[in-house]
Formats: sequence, structure tokens, C-alpha cells
Amino acid sequence: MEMVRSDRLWAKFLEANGYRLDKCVGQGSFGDVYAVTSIENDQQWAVKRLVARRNIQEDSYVMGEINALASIQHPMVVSLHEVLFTPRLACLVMDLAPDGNLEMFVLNGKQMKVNTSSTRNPYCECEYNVKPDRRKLRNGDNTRAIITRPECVLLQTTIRTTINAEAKRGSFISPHPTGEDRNNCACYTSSPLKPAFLISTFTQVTSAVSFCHSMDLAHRDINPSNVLIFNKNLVKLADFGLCFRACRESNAQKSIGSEFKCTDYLGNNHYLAPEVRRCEPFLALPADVWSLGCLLYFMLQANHPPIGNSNLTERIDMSNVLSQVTEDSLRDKCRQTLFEVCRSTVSERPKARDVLTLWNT
Ligand SMILES: Nc1ncnc2c1ncn2[C@@H]1O[C@H](COP(=O)(O)OP(=O)(O)OP(=O)(O)O)[C@@H](O)[C@H]1O
Repeated sequence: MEMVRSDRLWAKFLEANGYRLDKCVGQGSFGDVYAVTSIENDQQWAVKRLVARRNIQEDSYVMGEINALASIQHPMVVSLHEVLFTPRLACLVMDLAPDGNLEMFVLNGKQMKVNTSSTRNPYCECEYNVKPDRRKLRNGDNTRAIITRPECVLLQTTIRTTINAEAKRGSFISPHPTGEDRNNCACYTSSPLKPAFLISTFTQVTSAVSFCHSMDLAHRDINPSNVLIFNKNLVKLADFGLCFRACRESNAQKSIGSEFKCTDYLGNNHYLAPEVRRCEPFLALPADVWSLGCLLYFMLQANHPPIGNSNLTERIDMSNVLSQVTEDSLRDKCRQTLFEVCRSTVSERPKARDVLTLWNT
């Protein structure tokens, strides 16, 4: 697979197909994603390069992703522009999300130029939060992200896994950085997200999921790394590599609710419904609904949800999770959603369209 090993050959391949290679913008388990520019009209695109050991067109996950993207036309689902094939490669040319994915955005922070006049991060309540410095060992309080610039706002309650992991190893974050630390200061978009951004992001993802479900398509990998940020008002659901057709084609069978069960237990562990993690044949649509609740938890906590088999709300401290939400109506929606959606009993979960209705009111 020379094109995968050699950047030069990869760039040449893209050029032969009308695109200039800009840079790699993401790496997933199944392929790398590149920003490219159309030579014809300078429009930017993302190219997801999927590689197979055998004939790529015999790979059911690759072809499943292509077929799903080709069939779903929704403003909050990443759109497929074209597919370039070689015998062992499929290159999906898609909308390019300039702000990357929601997970990176929340956990690692979006790099912004820090100066005293550039103030607010448009996506989050705080002006700045700070990339943890892993080298310093001065502050013993591992429950807080510590500011490293005077203009950065201290987040008292957010506990990030990265920070805790560092704390366990005995290294903490410097409250008083100097020199290089200041230059390296990055701006976090960590919790609390602005209510408007949280509402808009969750509603848009739910709308995308609800639309897919109306076509009997389950995404099966809903998690923040698959939510792409286009701007502060627009996010799109991506990565349909595990997409699954949940119902039989025939209307007669559909009308009696005949749903296929999935028997491959893939996805991000933190976002998988209990029945999936237990490796029991499962219904894919309600499993997606569980993942939606986990996504909401992530947006509220800037942290992945805890893994467990019982109802999520029995395993989390709801008052802490909701403590950053100051608006009563939003707090009620978040509480109701987490309570109803992340239920261990599959039949008790609402449909994605019911969740959407709640968030549209
Ligand atoms: N259209 C896009 N625009 C910008 N960045 C993208 C785009 N598509 C994907 N990415 C980035 O590339 C990463 C990997 O993409 P994707 O999730 O589709 O790959 P994957 O191999 O299926 O990954 P996973 O390990 O999640 O299954 C995403 O998390 C995102 O950061």
C-alpha cells in the first residue's frame, strides 16, 4: 500500500483526482482524514482514506459507510461529495469541518491566539481555560483545572480524566507558570458550554439521529468524536462506519415492528448501552438513544460518562452534573433526558424523535 506509506504518492493521487493535499486533520481506527482543496475552484473538502487488506468493495463496513452517507441527505449529517476508489482504498470526499470534533474541542481545547484583546471563546462560558501542564508538581488540588494566565478563568468543578490521571501519577498543574508555559498556553472550551451551544449541538445531533432512525438506520457509534463542528451554530454527525439497517425492507414486516438484532459489539465503551457491552444481541435504535444520553452527559461534564449496567442517573451525582446549568428550563430538559434516555431496560427508552420533541419545545 504505497500510497498509504508515502505522503508524496498520496498527494499525487489526490492531485490526479483534482485535489491538493493540505494536511491530516484526524486519525480514526479505520482511516486517516485529510483536508484538501479542489484545484478547480479552491473549495475545501475532507477526504477520509479507508484501507482494506482485500478488495475494498468487499469490505462491508466501508461499503456500509458509503451507502449510508450516500442515502442520508440531512443538514446535520456530513455530506458525501464523491468517492475515489482504488482496489484497496476508498477515499470519501466530504464536507470539511473547520473546528474538528466535539471531543477534541471540549477535552483538549481549541487553540486560540491568546492576547489581552481577544477575549471570549464563542463556545463556552469561560473566557479561557488552560491546557494542563503535565510537568509541574506544585499544586496538590487535583480536582481543579488551574489557571496559568491571569486572564484565564479557573474552573472549580470540572474534573478531567487527564488531570486525574496526572494526579494519580503525582504530577499536578502549576498555578504560576512562567516562560515557556505561558507561550504554550492554549484555551480550553471546557465545561460549562454556553447553554445556547449545548442546546443547539444536542438538538442538532438528536435531529440527525432521529432522521436516520426514520430511515431505519442506526448509527451505532454516537460519541463526541463523531460530532463535527462546522461553526458555533452548526454541527454534523459523521462516521457511519458502523451504520446498521435496523428493520427489514418489507413494509409488511416493518408494520409488525420486525427489527433485526445486531451481533457485533463495537463502538466507544463509554457510550455503549449496557446490552451492547454485555454482548447480547441488541436492537440498534434504542442503543443509539442510550448513546445520545451519554453525549449529553459529556457536554455537561466535559468528561466521558462512567461505564456501568444500571440506569445512568443511579450512578452519577445529578446535582453535580447539572450544577453548571443555570437556566431552569434547560436544567429540567437535561435532567429528564438523562433520566429517560439512559435506562438499562431497553423498552423504557424513548425514541430519538421523542427526545427531539422535548428539545424543540
Ligand atoms: N469531515 C471532516 N472534517 C473534519 N474532520 C473530520 C471529518 N471527518 C472526520 N474528521 C476527523 O477525523 C477523525 C476520525 O474520523 P472518523 O471518526 O470518521 O474515522 P474512523 O476511522 O471511523 O474513527 P473511529 O475510530 O471513531 O471509528 C474524527 O474524529 C474527526 O476529528
